[in-house]
Amino acid sequence: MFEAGLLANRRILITGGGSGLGAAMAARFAELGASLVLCGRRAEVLQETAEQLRSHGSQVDTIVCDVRDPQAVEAMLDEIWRVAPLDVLVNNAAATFIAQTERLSARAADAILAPTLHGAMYCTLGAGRRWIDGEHAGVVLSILSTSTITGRAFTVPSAMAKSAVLAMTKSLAVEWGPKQIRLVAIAPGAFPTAGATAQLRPDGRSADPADRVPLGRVGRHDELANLASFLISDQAGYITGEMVVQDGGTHLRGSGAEDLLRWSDQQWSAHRAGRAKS
Ligand SMILES: CCCCCCC/C=C/C(=O)SCCNC(=O)CCNC(=O)[C@H](O)C(C)(C)COP(=O)(O)OP(=O)(O)OC[C@H]1O[C@@H](n2cnc3c(N)ncnc32)[C@H](O)[C@@H]1OP(=O)(O)O
Ligand SMILES: NC(=O)C1=CN([C@@H]2O[C@H](COP(=O)(O)OP(=O)(O)OC[C@H]3O[C@@H](n4cnc5c(N)ncnc54)[C@H](OP(=O)(O)O)[C@@H]3O)[C@@H](O)[C@H]2O)C=CC1
Repeated sequence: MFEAGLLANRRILITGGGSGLGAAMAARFAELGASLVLCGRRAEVLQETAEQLRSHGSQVDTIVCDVRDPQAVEAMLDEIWRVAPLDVLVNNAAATFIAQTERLSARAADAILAPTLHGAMYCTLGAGRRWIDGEHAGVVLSILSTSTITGRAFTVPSAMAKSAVLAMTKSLAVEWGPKQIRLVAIAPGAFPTAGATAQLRPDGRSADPADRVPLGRVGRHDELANLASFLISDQAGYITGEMVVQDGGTHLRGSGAEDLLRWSDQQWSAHRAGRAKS
């Protein structure tokens, strides 16, 4: 689909790159010639993904970093820049769970806002500051959600955080455009991953998420990875401040939370009691 070497000589940081969509993007970027840095909280998850990629000859480094911690993010970026500047930052790490919003504690709200909003902001500010100081061009790709368009009941902190990162994308496209820094985003629909399924698809919801998709199927990870590859490449060099929706038309039917409006308080309490851990 792409010319070989589309991402050659690109150094790319993917937050949450050890699993799910982050790992899928890592694999595709590596195939296209990029060198990668993957970060996340779990060293063993990062190592396993990195070893798989290295077995195909890719250049991959891993750094354990909790993006909720601004000092940890700065230390990670210092470590990266000591070797060479990044060319691309992918804000992919995020967290969510379904819950009745009026029952969220402040700690629960922060559990979602901290990685999804603050983490993306710390990474973007840190990379952007270094690009500007070094007069280096850069690209920030953020993985968002169609909740930025529809809103979404029962995942309100996630919808708030993703919408805020979209606002950052549009705002910094203007502020940092003259410094040759592009900011772009993808709003995926349903792309099943272990993390998303554990948090969003407990027993009691429709078994097949494809039921709601006008195109009749969920997304394939390679489809998202290919879109991401295009958006961070020079082929998309005149695109900034934009979010591309990739959801098979799903958000045009609704937010995806409509079934949860029919859950009883008892169902919510049972879900809360047995909540998914990942
Ligand atoms: C068309 C469909 C499109 C769908 C698009 C969806 C868009 C977004 C998708 C995604 O983001 S998918 C990625 C999902 N992956 C992850 O979430 C991975 C990262 N996850 C985590 O780090 C953790 O799982 C978590 C989300 C932070 C929760 O971890 P944990 O349960 O261990 O939290 P704690 O730190 O123990 O608790 C914090 C706080 O939160 C309260 N809480 C936890 N779960 C719930 C719940 N289900 N309902 C209400 N409250 C919950 C917990 O009780 C703590 O609060 P306090 O009790 O201390 O007040
Ligand atoms: N899959 C889907 O259908 C959809 C996904 N998305 C978005 O796609 C992105 C990837 O999601 P997906 O792959 O499904 O889910 P995963 O749960 O697999 O990915 C989340 C990744 O983020 C990392 N992460 C979480 N918290 C932190 C933290 N505090 N610091 C550093 N890393 C962290 C996790 O690693 P670790 O736990 O080791 O830290 C994990 O690798 C997210 O932004 C999500 O919101 C959006 C719409 C739909």
